[in-house]
Amino acid sequence: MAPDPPETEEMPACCRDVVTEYSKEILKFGELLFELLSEALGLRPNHLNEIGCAEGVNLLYNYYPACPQPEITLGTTQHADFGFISLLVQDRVGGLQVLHRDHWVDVVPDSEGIVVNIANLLQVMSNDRFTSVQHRAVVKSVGPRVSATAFFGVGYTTNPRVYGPIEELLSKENPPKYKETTIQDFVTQSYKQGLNGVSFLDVLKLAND
Ligand SMILES: O=C(O)CCC(=O)C(=O)O
Ligand SMILES: [Fe+2]
Repeated sequence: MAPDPPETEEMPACCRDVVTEYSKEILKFGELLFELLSEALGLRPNHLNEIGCAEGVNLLYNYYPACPQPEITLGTTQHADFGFISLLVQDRVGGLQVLHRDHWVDVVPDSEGIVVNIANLLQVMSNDRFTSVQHRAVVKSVGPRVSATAFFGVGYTTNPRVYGPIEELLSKENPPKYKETTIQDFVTQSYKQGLNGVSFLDVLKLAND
């Protein structure tokens, strides 16, 4: 949806207005979050926005039908998202789980809440100060279930910038743990690895770590 939104007629008429408005609002919210995340890293509030973190957003909608055998079925397999951050809303059915200390924990649906997930490229940029979250979606015998995610940084492949551990965060005691990459390379390679394969984070890891 940003920086190159689809033509109006490319979107189904029933949802184009709401999707367009949602993407505008979620971009604004993303900018605010990147200010807070910059401050959390000890950087100037504008740092992450100035390097384009809120310039590109991709919206993805998941539809999970009710499943007759949920105990042997997964909706979305374990993964961490690829870009900077992902903002997720889910309906009342629920199904999102995050991996916490080797246990899968339900993220209880909250109609007024937005789940903020740290994604892999922000882990690289923060030199592991932030850790991307492993998550998955289970299916249920009730449904269908719908979730909607705004991925910041994914799909924004025309951005020529190179991203790596942010210089201001590095020191002799905290040397870079990852090589630099473009979003294009990072996302293309991450898709190639697949959701359950070797994370592209491991490919970017510097040998001296
Ligand atoms: O459906 C969900 O709750 C999770 C979806 C997800 O992880 C994703 O789209 O990346
Ligand atoms: Fe995800």
